[in-house]
Amino acid sequence: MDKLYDKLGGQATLDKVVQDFHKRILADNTLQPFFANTDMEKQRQHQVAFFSQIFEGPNQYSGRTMEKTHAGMNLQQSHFDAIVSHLKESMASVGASTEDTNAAVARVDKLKGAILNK
Ligand code: HEM
Repeated sequence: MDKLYDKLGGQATLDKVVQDFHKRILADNTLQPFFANTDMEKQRQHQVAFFSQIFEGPNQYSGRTMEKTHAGMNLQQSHFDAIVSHLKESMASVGASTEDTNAAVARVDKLKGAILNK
């Protein structure tokens, strides 16, 4: 049981995390405009699949690469930090431990260069 995906509680927990995560993103005026034309149901499914993959769960992500997805959005460090802070809150909302939350954030942080296209 040392895969992060399993420690967190698998698909059921990730579903809850992403639901809460998207609620927080859409309630944040600095982030919401980026998602104005996004199909949030599709986004929800892709985000769950993506997290599952980077947290060592099933490889079921079929969306675009982080570089392609976020290209042309002119994303800044502040956007990235805001998203990460919402993710931390969402993980806390499902009772994830600090250790697991930090492990998840470390994985997301590795993608920063690709997401900010820098
Ligand atoms: C924590 C880092 C992030 C991760 C792990 C992440 C992950 C993803 C994933 C997996 C998708 C789906 C791609 C697809 O469906 O092909 C996506 C789409 C998207 N992301 Fe991110 N993202 C991150 C940060 C951000 C930030 C900081 C913003 C803007 C504030 C952002 C804005 C978007 C938007 C607008 C879409 C939808 C694009 C569309 O509708 O075509 N993301 N992201």
